[in-house]
Amino acid sequence: MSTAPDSGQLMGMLLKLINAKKTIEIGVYTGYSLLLTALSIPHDAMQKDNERSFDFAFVDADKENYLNYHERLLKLVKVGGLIVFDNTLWGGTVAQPEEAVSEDRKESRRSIIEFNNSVSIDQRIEIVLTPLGDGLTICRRIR
Ligand SMILES: C[S@@+](CC[C@H](N)C(=O)[O-])C[C@H]1O[C@@H](n2cnc3c(N)ncnc32)[C@H](O)[C@@H]1O
Repeated sequence: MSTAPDSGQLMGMLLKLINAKKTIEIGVYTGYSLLLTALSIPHDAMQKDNERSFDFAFVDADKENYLNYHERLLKLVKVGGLIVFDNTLWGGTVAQPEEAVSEDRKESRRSIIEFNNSVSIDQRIEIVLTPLGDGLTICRRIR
């Protein structure tokens, strides 16, 4: 499923606010979030691959790897840059008891809860979990 339109609007605004030029996305699918990113950054944005050079990263892939993506992206995104994760409310199931959740959602729900707990105490970032779409967590790298 593609990223929700309200989440996309916020992403576009964030990209413009931080004047993002170099971005990376994990989990492309329909290309909706990738296209809105491309339309929100300058046309002459430079592509140069080195560590700590990205302004913005967006993650919307396998939930079981969110913490792995977080660690990898902290090496790629510069201080002051943003790492944004989609689906961090996982259909609201993160706030429900496990027995109330359908079997097919349980594994990802556990991963998202572990991710949410981990980033909430991560001293390298500041975060906000916005209840837009399916939950959008914005992490700002501070060290
Ligand atoms: C929910 S969709 C992304 C939707 C996208 N944000 C959009 O707006 O259309 C998830 C995507 O993550 C990809 N994906 C899943 N596991 C992945 C992995 N290990 N590495 C890279 N991409 C992965 C899937 O193939 C799929 O394209």
